[in-house]
Amino acid sequence: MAEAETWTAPVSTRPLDATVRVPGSKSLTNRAYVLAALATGPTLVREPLVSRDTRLMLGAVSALGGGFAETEAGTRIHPIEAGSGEAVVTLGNAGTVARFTPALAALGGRTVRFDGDEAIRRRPLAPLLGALSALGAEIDDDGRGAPPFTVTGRGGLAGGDVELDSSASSQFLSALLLAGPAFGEGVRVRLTGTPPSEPHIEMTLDILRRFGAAPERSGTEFFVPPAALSCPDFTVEPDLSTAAPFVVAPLLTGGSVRVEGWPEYTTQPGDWLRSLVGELGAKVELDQTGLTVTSGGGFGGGQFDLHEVGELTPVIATLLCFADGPSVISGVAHLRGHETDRLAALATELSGLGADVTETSDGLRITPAPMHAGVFHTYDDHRLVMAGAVAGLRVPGVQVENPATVGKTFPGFVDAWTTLLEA
Ligand SMILES: O=C(O)C1=C[C@@H](OP(=O)(O)O)[C@@H](O)[C@H](O)C1
Ligand SMILES: C=C(OP(=O)(O)O)C(=O)O
Repeated sequence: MAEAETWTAPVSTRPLDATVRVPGSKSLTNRAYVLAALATGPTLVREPLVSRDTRLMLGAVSALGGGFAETEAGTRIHPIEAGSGEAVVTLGNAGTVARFTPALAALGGRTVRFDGDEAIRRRPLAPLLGALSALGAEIDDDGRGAPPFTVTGRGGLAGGDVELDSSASSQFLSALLLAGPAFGEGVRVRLTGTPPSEPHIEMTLDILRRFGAAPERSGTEFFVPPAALSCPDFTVEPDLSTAAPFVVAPLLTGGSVRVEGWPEYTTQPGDWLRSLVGELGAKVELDQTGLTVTSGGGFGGGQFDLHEVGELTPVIATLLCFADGPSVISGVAHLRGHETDRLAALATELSGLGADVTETSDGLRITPAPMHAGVFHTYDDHRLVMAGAVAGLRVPGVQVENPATVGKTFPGFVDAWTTLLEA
């Protein structure tokens, strides 16, 4: 087999003084596409992310009987029509597509086959398929609880009460809540485990309200009544998790980075980066036009519970390899079911560059040590490409394997990173 292409991540030679604009939020774009597919009329989604995961979501909307047109103003989504016959939904390795679209198939009239990359077949899904079946969906997964599986749409779902263990992924809960307004009786979900990624759950409730639904929450119980959804015009915020490598960069290089368009109010987990880099000594300024992070010199390690912001772990773990002392990251056992086993991947790759990084039961123990050149394997995980780039800021000769896999959420990442260092 041919060696995958590698990219030698650029080293920073002087303090940064740069401004970046990151693309739209994956989580908001794909939620908007799902709700638009269930809406009563067309939705214009402005400033959407255009990447592998969002193209897969558009493909799913089309396969399920909706339509889309990419225009200069944004993506116009036409709602799903029930239809009949057979269809195929391609999942790639997109958690949002795998978790959010089976309910849409159950609401329609097609027999829909779902499958994707090898990796998505290993990611958790069974609790969601179980809950959808309990709500009346007809799902044939040969008992695997994973792709490939088939959903036979019967033109609607009664909905009602269901118990859900969403501890392996918050996306199970989001999937039921997003489809809830289209169920005959809505949906009432009682959680039996604690989900990670709390901000993503708030994001789901927030965008449902933007589309005219009236979700209710009381602790671990959620109710979404039936509603006619409509939001003719929706603008996607920049992706603050994609912004993570840019936000932490000044802590490693000195100088400052400005991220344009950082929202003053948001449900995105990446907003927590402001308090993280502030705690690590950086100066953080947020105004109506963006966020500026300015280095405060070196920084110490510490204890970081990332349960609510798990998708930031690859970049934060890499940053902490350059701290003045050891760190422990906890609360992220569920990362073993992300694009790859991220705890194993980070321990292997950061240790491969010389740091002392070991897995714990629910995170990583990081002891900084002198780092050296080497190949940084990325396991088809976009956030591992970003982690390799961050390591490369300080370590000459970090060869990031298969950089194109970052196209899951940011196809222009390598160019943007190169421009950052040339500014
Ligand atoms: O709902 C979403 O858009 C997401 C929820 C989180 O999933 P998990 O709760 O499975 O970590 C996050 O990691 C993922 O990148 C996006
Ligand atoms: C976990 C992630 O993605 P997905 O939407 O595929 O779950 C991620 O982007 O870090």
